Amino acid sequence: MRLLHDLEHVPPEVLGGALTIGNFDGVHLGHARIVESIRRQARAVHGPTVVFTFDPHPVRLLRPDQTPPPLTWTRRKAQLLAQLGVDAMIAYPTNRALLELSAEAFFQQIVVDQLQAKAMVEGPNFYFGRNRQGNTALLGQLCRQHQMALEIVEPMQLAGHDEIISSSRVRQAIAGGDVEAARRMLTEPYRLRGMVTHGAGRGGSLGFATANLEAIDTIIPAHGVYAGYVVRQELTHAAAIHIGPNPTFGEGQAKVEAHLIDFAGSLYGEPLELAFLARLRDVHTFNDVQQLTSQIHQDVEAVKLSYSDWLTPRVA
Ligand SMILES: Cc1cc2nc3c(=O)[nH]c(=O)nc-3n(C[C@H](O)[C@H](O)[C@H](O)COP(=O)(O)O)c2cc1C
Ligand SMILES: Nc1ncnc2c1ncn2[C@@H]1O[C@H](COP(=O)(O)OP(=O)(O)O)[C@@H](O)[C@H]1O
Repeated sequence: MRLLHDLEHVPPEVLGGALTIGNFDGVHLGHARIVESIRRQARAVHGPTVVFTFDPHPVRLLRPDQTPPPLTWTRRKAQLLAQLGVDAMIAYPTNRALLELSAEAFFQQIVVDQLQAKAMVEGPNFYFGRNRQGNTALLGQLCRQHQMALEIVEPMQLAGHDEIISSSRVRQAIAGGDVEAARRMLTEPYRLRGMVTHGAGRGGSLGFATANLEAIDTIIPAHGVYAGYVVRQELTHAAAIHIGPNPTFGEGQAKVEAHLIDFAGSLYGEPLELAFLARLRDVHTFNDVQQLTSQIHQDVEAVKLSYSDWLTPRVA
């Protein structure tokens, strides 16, 4: 997979392919359906499968105060798309000049001149150009003029639900702590990343050292205790995750902490990724430390179950 940050020197293997334009935040099952279609179109035109995204999302430039944190950072998005078989992702640095282009000019410059796309795939609610003036009807006309195929893919619904899968629905689920619902919509369990910093220095003496994360740049699940895993140096470790304050110790400041099961060693200063499999419980104020540690022992057992469940289909 090639990850490009501009369209100045597009390598020849990225030209002449099947293209989709969108934000692809989170990479959910609706995105996966679009990718399936572009892969089919790419085979038909004997070209690459190309995803064009804006980095950051245009709303971040236009209405910064109304922008929720994203679900994915750029490299993670590229990694998830690569797993679906995408050949190239363009993370185009969003700028005013680009957002000011008319729909026709955007199509001509980006789609025709710079990427030389031969086919396109979008969802029915795709808009492009200044003030979102271009819709799929206009896109259809422009594609016909350039002898390009256009496929409009119906949005994906979860089995038994009317609502369509969308990045904002996934964000809501995570913000509300329902990481399992997020998991059903995403192509992989939700992950955040951060740097390991110093906490109160208490975890080790409780028997549960926790890596405390800071500088998290995507959405943080609601306060609670979760089953998940840590990704460190490309390996996964089952982890009991605590998000919120430490009321048992009278500490009100919310933290994101992970205890890596069956791991010992220093993690300070390292970047870690935390993946969320299931929500276990709310944060409680325990009467004493012994009650807290016996509850954490139970949490760890629940994490082991979730983690081995998650591992099983991968081994098979
Ligand atoms: C799985 C797990 C569950 C936890 N649950 C609670 C809880 O319900 N209430 C609480 O006060 N602290 C809870 N904690 C947080 C501990 O209080 C915290 O990890 C400990 O005080 C160490 O803090 P430190 O890393 O800043 O040293 C939990 C920690 C873990 C790893
Ligand atoms: N199994 C483990 N899970 C998490 N951190 C661990 C583990 N083993 C050792 N560590 C190290 O211990 C540190 C946490 O210890 P802790 O006593 O909780 O201190 P702090 O309050 O600074 O987080 C982590 O940042 C990491 O460097």
